[in-house]
Amino acid sequence: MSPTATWSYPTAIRFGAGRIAELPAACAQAGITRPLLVTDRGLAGMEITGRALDILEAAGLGRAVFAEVDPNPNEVNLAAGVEAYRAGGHDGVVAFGGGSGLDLGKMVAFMCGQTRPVWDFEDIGDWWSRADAAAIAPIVAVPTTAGTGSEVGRASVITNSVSHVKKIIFHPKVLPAVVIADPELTVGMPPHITAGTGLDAFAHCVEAFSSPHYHPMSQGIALEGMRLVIENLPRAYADGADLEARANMMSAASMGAVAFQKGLGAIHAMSHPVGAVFNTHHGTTNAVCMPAVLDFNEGAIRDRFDRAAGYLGIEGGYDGFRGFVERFNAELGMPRRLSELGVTADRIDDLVAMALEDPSCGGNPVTLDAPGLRGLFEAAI
Ligand SMILES: NC(=O)c1ccc[n+]([C@@H]2O[C@H](COP(=O)([O-])OP(=O)(O)OC[C@H]3O[C@@H](n4cnc5c(N)ncnc54)[C@H](O)[C@@H]3O)[C@@H](O)[C@H]2O)c1
Ligand SMILES: [Fe+2]
Repeated sequence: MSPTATWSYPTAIRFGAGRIAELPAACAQAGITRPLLVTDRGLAGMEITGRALDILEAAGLGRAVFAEVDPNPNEVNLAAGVEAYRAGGHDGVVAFGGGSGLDLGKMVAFMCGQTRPVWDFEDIGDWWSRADAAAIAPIVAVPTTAGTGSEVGRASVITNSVSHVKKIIFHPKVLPAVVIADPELTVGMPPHITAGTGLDAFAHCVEAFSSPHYHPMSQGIALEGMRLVIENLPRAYADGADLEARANMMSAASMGAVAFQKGLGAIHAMSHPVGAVFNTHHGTTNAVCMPAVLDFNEGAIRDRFDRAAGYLGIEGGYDGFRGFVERFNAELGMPRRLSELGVTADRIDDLVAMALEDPSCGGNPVTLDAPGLRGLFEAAI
């Protein structure tokens, strides 16, 4: 059975199968009367997107859509989206998609009223306080994958198409006003995307749980998020129409993103440069990096995973968990090495330099330096 609930943590979430029908009500709740639906190129032609546009149109909200969004979206996509938003006289964004559509939709809402370049708002200080927060358009977020949790996050990941660096753009008001989390929208995801996105949620939970920062609420959420992924991702992978597994994965994705307010770590510090340079899928890249990062962090995380393993139904404490991760990746069709995703060792110097600059470095339980990161990339490639 697929559960239904209405939550307001961390933002208003209308959760449950079929609740995409409430899109007009969600727009009204957010104060949007002329929405621009932002999604990626692939989703633009899919039935679920047509369904969402039909629902908007039937409610008199039009069916305006912007879909020039690439996987790992960049500032060129963003500029075109802002232009479409302004030209259409819109007053809010429906961010619709996986992390790519959600992140770019959130950034269109953010940038439509700004005069400064988007790169000024990177998550490395308090630059965001200079933004004219009142100019940020309201956002309704509708995830169609269960992975990034971007629907409950205040950041977007945008790739700089010139420098090939992934930048995390942060502003507190980029948190969507309303989320529709409808697991039916994820039923058509093919198994390899189900696995890759689901393992992004898993990586968020594992890294948040490993991070040394004090945040017991996130710790609890991360632990339960891991359990939901372990028990439901193989089911969703094997049978995409298993709505209960899809619903639990959708919860786990949002939980991962709430949990990583506590911090991310080396998995994401590695995965961001790899994705930016080689255009690999984010969650898949994380999954391949995870075993090497667990080994690297072992001394700092052994105790907490000794405790967690029992709750997760894994025997043997940390060692049992470490072995499980490799089997889990294999069961879900993940490659064992980054080279299988097209990553080549000749770029290791660049990857190390970029990883050192990534804000995720700060949450890793073992301090990351250039030799440490080089070793990690050598182990993963
Ligand atoms: N903002 C954040 O906090 C955050 C966190 C993690 C990752 N990210 C970013 O999110 C992006 C990755 O997002 P993703 O993993 O969701 O992948 P994605 O959004 O790039 O989507 C992957 C593919 O799946 C397709 N797709 C999406 N929903 C579908 C559905 N229901 N049925 C069939 N196909 C579907 C898309 O068209 C696309 O081709 C990266 O850019 C990553 O950097 C952001
Ligand atoms: Fe991620």
